[in-house]
Amino acid sequence: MTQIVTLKGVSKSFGALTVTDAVDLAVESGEALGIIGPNGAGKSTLFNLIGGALQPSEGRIYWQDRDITDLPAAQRCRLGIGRSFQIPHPFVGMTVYENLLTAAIFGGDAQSAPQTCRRVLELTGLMPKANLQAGSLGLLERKRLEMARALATSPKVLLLDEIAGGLTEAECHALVATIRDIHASGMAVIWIEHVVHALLAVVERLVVIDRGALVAQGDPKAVMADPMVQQLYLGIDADDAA
Ligand SMILES: Nc1ncnc2c1ncn2[C@@H]1O[C@H](COP(=O)(O)OP(=O)(O)OP(=O)(O)O)[C@@H](O)[C@H]1O
Repeated sequence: MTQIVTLKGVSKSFGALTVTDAVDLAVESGEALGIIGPNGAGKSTLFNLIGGALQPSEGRIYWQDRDITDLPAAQRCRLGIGRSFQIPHPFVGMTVYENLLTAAIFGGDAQSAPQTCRRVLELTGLMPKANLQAGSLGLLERKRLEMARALATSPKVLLLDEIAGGLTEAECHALVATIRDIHASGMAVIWIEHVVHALLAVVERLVVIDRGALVAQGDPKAVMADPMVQQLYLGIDADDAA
């Protein structure tokens, strides 16, 4: 396996507030990595740094062996970093298909964009909705579209930010199946999620962020069983758990 995205000593501060604190993290190609942490821990900020929406205050970010710290978000997207946002913002006046076509062309592959869109519509279960206006979609379909727009850029690593939030149990189950299919196709997935059981059904490695710092990582079950993580994330004292 090769390292596809690597963060070395990455920090981000807004004035006196340190939101990302000296994070070292390497993601392997084809890996499924989960990220958890309390509200405001700095998880989305980490995605903003990887995707290029924010510049780190310190540290470097690499795509394979290439230093991409100074590369704008659009160029990172064309290298293969696809990102979905916590709050979906599709082009509401365009159809689902047109949203995907725009993303596929933005990803740099205009010639094969229609085939890419068909493949993504099938993969995400949105084919029956292809000609509907994005603004008419319900929450599950909007979340699927958000993921599909990132997929349409033909990424090698897909960043998913709280895609399961607000869904019913059955919707969540169906979404997990789709993300498993995406991962099984060979794509690396980095998934930030508060719905931990959904995350654990997919990821091979789990990272815990607290106050901007990476405080635990490893096998998901072992990480979740760590008393420090239970205390931090679930508010369970080791004494309560016993
Ligand atoms: N542009 C900004 N300017 C100032 N502070 C910011 C900015 N962006 C994020 N922050 C602060 O950084 C901290 C981390 O925010 P972030 O959204 O990364 O957390 P999170 O772990 O994703 O939270 P949640 O789980 O609630 O989505 C928060 O205190 C937030 O208010």
